[in-house]
Order: sequence, then C-alpha cells, then structure tokens
Amino acid sequence: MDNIILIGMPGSGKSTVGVLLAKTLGYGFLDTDLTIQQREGALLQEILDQRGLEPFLDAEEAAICSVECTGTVIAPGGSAVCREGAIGHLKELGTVVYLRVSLEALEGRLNNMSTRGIALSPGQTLADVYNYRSPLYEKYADLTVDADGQTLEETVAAVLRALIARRDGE
Ligand SMILES: Nc1ncnc2c1ncn2[C@@H]1O[C@H](COP(=O)(O)OP(=O)(O)O)[C@@H](O)[C@H]1O
Ligand SMILES: O=C(O)C1=C[C@@H](OP(=O)(O)O)[C@@H](O)[C@H](O)C1
Ligand SMILES: [Mg+2]
Repeated sequence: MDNIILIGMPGSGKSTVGVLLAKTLGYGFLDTDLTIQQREGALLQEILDQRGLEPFLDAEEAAICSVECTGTVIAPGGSAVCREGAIGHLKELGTVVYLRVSLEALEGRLNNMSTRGIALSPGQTLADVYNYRSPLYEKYADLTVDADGQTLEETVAAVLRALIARRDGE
C-alpha cells in the first residue's frame, strides 16, 4: 500500500514534518498517538502514569494494528519499534522513513519530557532510549533521512528527494 511511515525518536519531527509532507503530496495524515488516545479515552501520559509501560505499549500496538489506509503519511509514536507487531504492521502499510536526529539536537527540542509521554522504564534516560532504539530504527527503515540542523521545510524536501530517488531506483 502506498503510505509513507515516519519513524524515529520522540522529537525527531514525525508529527510536524509528517503533516507538511502530507500537504505537499496531497496525501492524508494520521498521527497514531491520537488513535491511541481516542481508543483508550485517556491521554498518553495518563496511560503511562496510571497503567505503566507495558500496558502502554500494548495499547499502542493495538492502535497501530487497527490502522488500514492508503495515500496517507503516518506518524507513529517513537515507541512503535518496541513491538514487532506494531512495526511489522507499519512495514506492511508502506515505505518506512527514519528521521535520524542526533541525541544532542533531540535534547534541545524535548524540553517537556515529563508531560509529552515518552515510554521510559524507571530510571531510563533519553540517552538510554536513544542507544537502545537507534539500531531498531535503522533495521526497520526502508530509507533514512538525516534531519539534524535543518528547518522543517528542508527536512520535508529531503524526505521527498529520498522517496523519489528510491522510486526511480537510484
Ligand atoms: N528542524 C526541525 N525539524 C523537526 N522539528 C523541529 C525542528 N526544529 C524544531 N523542531 C521542533 O521539534 C518538535 C518535534 O516534535 P514532533 O513533530 O512532535 O516530533 P515527533 O512526532 O517525532 O515526536 C516540534 O516542537 C518542532 O517544532
Ligand atoms: O517514543 C516514545 O516513547 C513515545 C513517543 C510519543 O510520540 P512521538 O514520538 O510522536 O513524540 C508517544 O507515542 C508516546 O508517548 C511514547
Ligand atoms: Mg509525534
């Protein structure tokens, strides 16, 4: 199916780049964080605080596996790679693009870590999550776009260039 799925760390720009990319392509846009919240009737941070990490990942996997669409840019949460069922379904839905951003740049962007609902185990830091997940993002990506030191618009253009190059077999 001809969807585009953006994966990467929280703060890498999946949601903000994704909606601009969808607008440029005339695609739909789906942020699966909103799907989770609507299915569960709770905010992401509430699910994490009240139920814990594994139930959150269960809810995310179920929400992602419920998605069926075409012609859509999909922005899953950064934790989508933590469950094989979730990332496996995303890979079936279309081309997976990894927005790769350095830890230093992410730390500058994520100034609301405690309220934006990052799936951390007790005691885990953003650096721990970065080190654990980076190989997973690389493994599941069909394309990787380096998004450090760029404006949102430059990243959208870089994603488009990468998609066109792949389509044209470069
Ligand atoms: N060059 C950039 N690319 C993407 N996001 C940026 C950039 N510069 C600053 N930001 C900010 O970083 C945050 C990215 O958050 P978001 O799009 O929600 O990422 P994600 O969905 O990957 O967690 C936004 O607040 C955005 O405005
Ligand atoms: O990476 C994570 O652990 C998470 C990222 C969030 O989405 P964004 O990646 O869009 O910020 C959200 O899905 C959830 O609260 C957990
Ligand atoms: Mg997002």
